[in-house]
Amino acid sequence: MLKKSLRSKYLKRREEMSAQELLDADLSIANNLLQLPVWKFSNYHIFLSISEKNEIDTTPILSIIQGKDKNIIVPKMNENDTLSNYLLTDNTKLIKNKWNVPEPIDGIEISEKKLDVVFVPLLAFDKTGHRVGYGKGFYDRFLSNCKPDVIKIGLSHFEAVEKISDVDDHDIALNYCVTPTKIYSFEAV
Ligand SMILES: Nc1nc2c(c(=O)[nH]1)N(C=O)[C@@H](CNc1ccc(C(=O)N[C@@H](CCC(=O)O)C(=O)O)cc1)CN2
Ligand SMILES: Nc1ncnc2c1ncn2[C@@H]1O[C@H](COP(=O)(O)OP(=O)(O)OP(=O)(O)O)[C@@H](O)[C@H]1O
Repeated sequence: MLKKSLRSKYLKRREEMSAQELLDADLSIANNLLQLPVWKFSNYHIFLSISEKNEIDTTPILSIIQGKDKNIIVPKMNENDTLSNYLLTDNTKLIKNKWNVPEPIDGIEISEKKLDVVFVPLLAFDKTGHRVGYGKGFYDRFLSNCKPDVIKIGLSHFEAVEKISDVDDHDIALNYCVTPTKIYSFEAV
C-alpha cells in the first residue's frame, strides 16, 4: 500500500479507538517493552504524545526509563522540519506547540550522536520495519543524524501491514516495533 493511503486509513482507525482501548494499549506496549534487550544503555530518546491525535501515551514508558535511572531526551520541532533534542529534568517546563506536541521551552541540548535508543512514533509500519508518519520526514531526517547503531523502536497501536510500496532512500527502517500484543524484531532483515 502507498504511504498516503496508509496515513489516512490508520489516522481513522486511531480516531475510532475508545478511551479504554487507548489506555489498555499504552500499558500493554509499556509492559512489552520490558522484554526487549535494550535496557543496558544510558541515553533514551522518546517523543511526548499528541493526545488529541490518540497517539500512544508515552507517560508509562517515561516512568519505566526514569525508574531505571537513565537519561531521557525529548525532541523539540524546529521551523525547518528538523528536531532539536533536550535532556528532560525535574525542572523542564513543557508547553504544547501549535501541533499539540508537548515540548521543552529550552534546556540542555543533547547531540543526536549521544543517543543509544530512540522510540519512534508512527501511523503504520510494514513487515520489513519501514514506517509511515505524518509525512513531514521529521524522524527520517533526525535518525539520519544519529549514530549508525542507534536502536530504533517503533510504537504502534496496530499490527504490521504487508508492505509499504513507496519506501524511498530517506526512509530508515526500525530495529523493533512493539504493539499491544506483539514484539516485531527486524534485526535479521
Ligand atoms: N508526539 C509526536 N511528536 C513528534 C512527531 C510525532 O509523530 N508525534 N513527529 C513525527 O514525525 C514530529 C512532528 N511531526 C509532525 C508532522 C506534521 C505535522 C502537521 O503538519 N500536521 C498538520 C496536518 C498535516 C498538514 O497540514 O500538512 C495538522 O496537524 O494540522 C505536525 C507534526 C516530531 N514530534
Ligand atoms: N534525511 C532526509 N533529508 C531530506 N529530506 C528528507 C529526509 N528524510 C525524509 N525527507 C523528506 O521528507 C518528506 C516526508 O517523508 P516521509 O513521507 O517518509 O515522512 P514520514 O516518515 O511519514 O513522516 P515523519 O518522519 O514526520 O513521521 C519526503 O519528501 C522526504 O523526501
